[in-house]
Amino acid sequence: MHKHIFEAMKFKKDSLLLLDQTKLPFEEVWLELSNADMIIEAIQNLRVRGAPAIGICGAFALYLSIYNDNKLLVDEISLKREANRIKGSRPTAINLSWGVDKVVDFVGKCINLNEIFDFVYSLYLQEIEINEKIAINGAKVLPEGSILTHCNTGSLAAPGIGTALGVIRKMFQMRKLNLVYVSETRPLLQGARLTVFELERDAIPYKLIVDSASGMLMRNFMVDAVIVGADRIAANGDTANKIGTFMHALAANFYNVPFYVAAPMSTIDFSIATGEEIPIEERDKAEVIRCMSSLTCKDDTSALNYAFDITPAKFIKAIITENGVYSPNEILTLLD
Ligand SMILES: CSC[C@@H](O)[C@@H](O)C(=O)COP(=O)(O)O
Repeated sequence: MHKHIFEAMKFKKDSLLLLDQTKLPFEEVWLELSNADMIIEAIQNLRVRGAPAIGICGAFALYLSIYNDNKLLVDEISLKREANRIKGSRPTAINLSWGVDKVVDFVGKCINLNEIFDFVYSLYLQEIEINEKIAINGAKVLPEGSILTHCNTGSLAAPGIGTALGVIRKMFQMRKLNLVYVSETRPLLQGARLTVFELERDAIPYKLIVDSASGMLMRNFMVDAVIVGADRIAANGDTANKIGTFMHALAANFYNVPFYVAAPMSTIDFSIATGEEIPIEERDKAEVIRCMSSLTCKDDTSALNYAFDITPAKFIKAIITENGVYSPNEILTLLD
């Protein structure tokens, strides 16, 4: 196994063991989820999050539905209805549909339950390999120095070493990394809670910053590159990622700091032309008016909570995938 593998999910024949990310970094609580409803709840409440991770969990949710009701093996309409229910749990990350659809296709060819389990597990193992390749490709092209990242794109968000955080880990191994600036990622603090948790484990030097500090840091020449993950990449290279990503990209563009996106090929949605068509999840206002369950304002405060934003392709220097490093305008040419 690879050095940095930290497993946040484990697969049993009758359940998924999941590290509850809402409790990190204060407590390491493992959940045992034995049906699709429980996995949907975990996805919706961000107990598991990050596009590749929810893709695998979605695939496993459909396996569990089949395990709990063998009728789904032979009833295509019910199988597709169940698949759509799971896919609907969060709208923005295309990887969720990707993972569920892989299982639907496989069931079209094979109705042996053990083989379906093995298939889902093989998707998980493949993701580990894919992320290793992304890390190698990314670490070659990023400049040496200090890197700013947003949200969490590590082992908690993607099997193996992660996507953007995998690149950062590889840069650290190659001694190309000075420091990681981790933006805290309001409202749910994936940066402060989860990315810091992962960097601490690997003893990688970092500084936590508030999200709004990135422009100031870039102005002071403290950031040599920005790297983030993606939830969905349109055919023109426009990229949906955690809310706040676009603001970092704007600042990076203004100060000529290269801005990179790292994601598996499965995050590219060739069926849509531009970022305009990417569905953006809107979440409960309760997340905005609180910080870690404490109210930060009066509880009747009106609030708006978009979970993702779109970074236009023109602000992205390159998209780093397992197959290679591409300028956003090359993405469409990758469709085979
Ligand atoms: C490798 S994870 C890539 C993205 O999914 C990640 O950057 C992100 O935006 C996650 O959002 P989240 O709401 O925490 O699921």
